[in-house]
Amino acid sequence: MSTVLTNITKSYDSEKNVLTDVNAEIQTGEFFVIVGPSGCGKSTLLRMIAGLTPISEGEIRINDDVVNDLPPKDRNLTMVFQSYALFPFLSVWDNVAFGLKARKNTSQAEIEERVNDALKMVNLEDLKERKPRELSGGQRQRVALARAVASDAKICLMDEPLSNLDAQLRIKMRQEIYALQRKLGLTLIYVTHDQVEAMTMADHIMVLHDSKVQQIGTPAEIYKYPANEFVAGFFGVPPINILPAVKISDGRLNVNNDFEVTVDQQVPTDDLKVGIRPNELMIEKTDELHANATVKTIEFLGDEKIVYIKMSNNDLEVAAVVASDAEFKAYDSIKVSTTEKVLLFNGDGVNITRNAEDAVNA
Ligand SMILES: Nc1ncnc2c1ncn2[C@@H]1O[C@H](COP(=O)(O)OP(=O)(O)OP(=O)(O)O)[C@@H](O)[C@H]1O
Repeated sequence: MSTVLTNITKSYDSEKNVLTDVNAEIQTGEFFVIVGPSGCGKSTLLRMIAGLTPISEGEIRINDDVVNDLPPKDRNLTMVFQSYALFPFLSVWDNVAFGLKARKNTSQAEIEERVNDALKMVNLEDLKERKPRELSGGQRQRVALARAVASDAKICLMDEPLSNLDAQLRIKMRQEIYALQRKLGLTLIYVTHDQVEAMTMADHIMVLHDSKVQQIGTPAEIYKYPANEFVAGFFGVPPINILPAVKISDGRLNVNNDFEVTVDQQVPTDDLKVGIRPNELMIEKTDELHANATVKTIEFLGDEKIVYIKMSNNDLEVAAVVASDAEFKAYDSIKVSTTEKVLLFNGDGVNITRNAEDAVNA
């Protein structure tokens, strides 16, 4: 039981593909997140799974049936949109019941039971008589969720369902959606541009960019073994530092013409880049003579500080995360170095760190 995408390609006009050769297998009961920057084709892919947008090439199978030509209503799925898509003139209860009533093959008693259960699950029993305009954004979002829950569809598609909410409510709703998905064993395919949402909720993440799938993996795989420079840079705040490097000998690199690092592998001679996560970049105050960088600005985050740094020899900017009691201030002369936990990328941005390839292709 799964949703299988095979060589899905989409172009709206003949000029350029919005998506090229997308392949994925989404297991029943998993939380699958599609993530990528604005315009990369996330919504298009979701709408193709839903049957709202035709695919140009390829095949979509749901539980072994090719659904390419099936209309949305026959695909046994529900959708939750960013805009909630609630009927303004219907009560909360009727909004949740709408899909069930439209199907006509559900008895009144069953509709009542499902709707009441769904409203209980999202804590909206007390507000069931209200109209959508009498609800907060979070409550409206919960009505949309209740509708998906009540429908009993096996697959639920969500397109940026939390993007209209303020930061605190977003975190709360994130936890609620996650809990509901687990409790109901829903197959949830969830689109977001927010890497934190992807990391915190997904069983598997698909990263889209440049009309192609960059990587599919668990959150840990994607973070530890990013397939390429793009994926490495997309996850993590502040983003990973990417610096040019030159081979000194096998196992030894000079980074940014500034400092050296030992790596446990053979490396190509040219066109190398090193990726250093901000918590692996080491900085210490020094006198001007021994400095290779200058502190630009500092952001205080409570337990930690982010120190933004300008490298002296080429003005590249990097970031380091340090303990909040570490004493750095703007214009300090510092020496930058790194732990050995670095990622290596070739000239094409492909991750060539030892073990990365196995992990990425696993
Ligand atoms: N109906 C359409 N006709 C023509 N082009 C379209 C249509 N819908 C989307 N596009 C284009 O296809 C590309 C992908 O759009 P899509 O909405 O799938 O991206 P997205 O990743 O969901 O973006 P966002 O995060 O901004 O919502 C964009 O360049 C968009 O302009």
